[in-house]
Amino acid sequence: MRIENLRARLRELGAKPCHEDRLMRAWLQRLPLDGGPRPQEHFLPLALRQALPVLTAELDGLARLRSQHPGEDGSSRLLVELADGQTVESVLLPRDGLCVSTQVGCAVGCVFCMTGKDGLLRQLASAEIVAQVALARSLRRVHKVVFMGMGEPAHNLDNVVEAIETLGTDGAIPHKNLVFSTVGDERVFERLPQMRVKPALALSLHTTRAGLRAQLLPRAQRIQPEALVELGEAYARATGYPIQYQWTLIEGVNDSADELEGIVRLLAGKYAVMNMIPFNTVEGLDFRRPSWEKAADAARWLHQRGVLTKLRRSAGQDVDAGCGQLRAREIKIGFVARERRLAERSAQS
Ligand SMILES: C[S@@+](CC[C@H](N)C(=O)[O-])C[C@H]1O[C@@H](n2cnc3c(N)ncnc32)[C@H](O)[C@@H]1O
Ligand code: SF4
Repeated sequence: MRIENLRARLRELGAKPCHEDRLMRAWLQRLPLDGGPRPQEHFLPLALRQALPVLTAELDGLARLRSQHPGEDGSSRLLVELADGQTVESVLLPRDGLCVSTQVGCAVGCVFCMTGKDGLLRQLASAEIVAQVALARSLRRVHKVVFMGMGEPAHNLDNVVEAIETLGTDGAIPHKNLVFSTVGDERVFERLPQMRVKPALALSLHTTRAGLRAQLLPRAQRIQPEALVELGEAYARATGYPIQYQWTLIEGVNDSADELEGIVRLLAGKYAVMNMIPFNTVEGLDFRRPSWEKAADAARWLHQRGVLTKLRRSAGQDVDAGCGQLRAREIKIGFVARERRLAERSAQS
């Protein structure tokens, strides 16, 4: 369901803009509809009031909690079931953050990412994206939303833009606390500056070498790293807050002295923060995670040369932290259980 379709339905039931806003705020901020100065029977049109139970059930069904996996660091990974039975992951992050998914699967196919392994299965509609926030708020306070779960937001731009504008208004999330994470795409740099609610931007760079980037991110748009940084810098200057660069640090792949010098060449003096995240092991992939000490040395070296660098752990390190792993594990368990049932049945017959 697109948010614009939901709003059109409310209007068909007689909602005026003030009714629409009140219902959207009640859904996304989990406010009681009876909580305001005017009870709903004095406020909402009758047709709308009568349709509310069906509407509420439909909204609740957009994103349901299938399972929750708390980590030792205060984060908690959520496996979320969509109305058609597909699943995506959201992560409750420490300090009131939430990481949401924008697609089931992903077409970019980054070689180190579990989500990209099976390609794109389907887009999430804008209402399904914001429903992850409504669901998370039923569990905990949410004051920041990062679009860093499953999927590439640039490949589902209309829905992600609609979700951001809704969260930044009816969802009461400050615009700098909405973080659009992308491998980079020209459409993003055209669209984001025009948005009513301008999110912060995270660019997944991973290497300063165009050839290696094409290997690591096979179906990302081919933009030279220098050009990507220029586009990022222009957005940072226009919006007045820094770009976050994401660097999944993989031993022997993008942790060489050459790469670190490349980062200094590209980012020293830029309005930017470099987030280094040691690779999370993904079953079936041969990549190695560098030691924490080596990663900390790299971060310190960059910092001393004018690149503001933060070394970060993925949230929920102890619970399938790599994005897409929880979903993949659940699918594998379901597959093994189904195979076992079939084997038992054929043994009985
Ligand atoms: C899952 S992506 C979603 C947002 C968008 N598609 C992107 O790539 O920026 C968010 C971040 O997770 C990182 N990531 C994916 N797989 C990872 C892994 N196995 N270990 C560490 N980080 C990983 C990506 O590099 C990216 O920076
Ligand atoms: S890292 Fe991001 S772009 Fe790459 S496959 Fe995973 S979700 Fe897609």
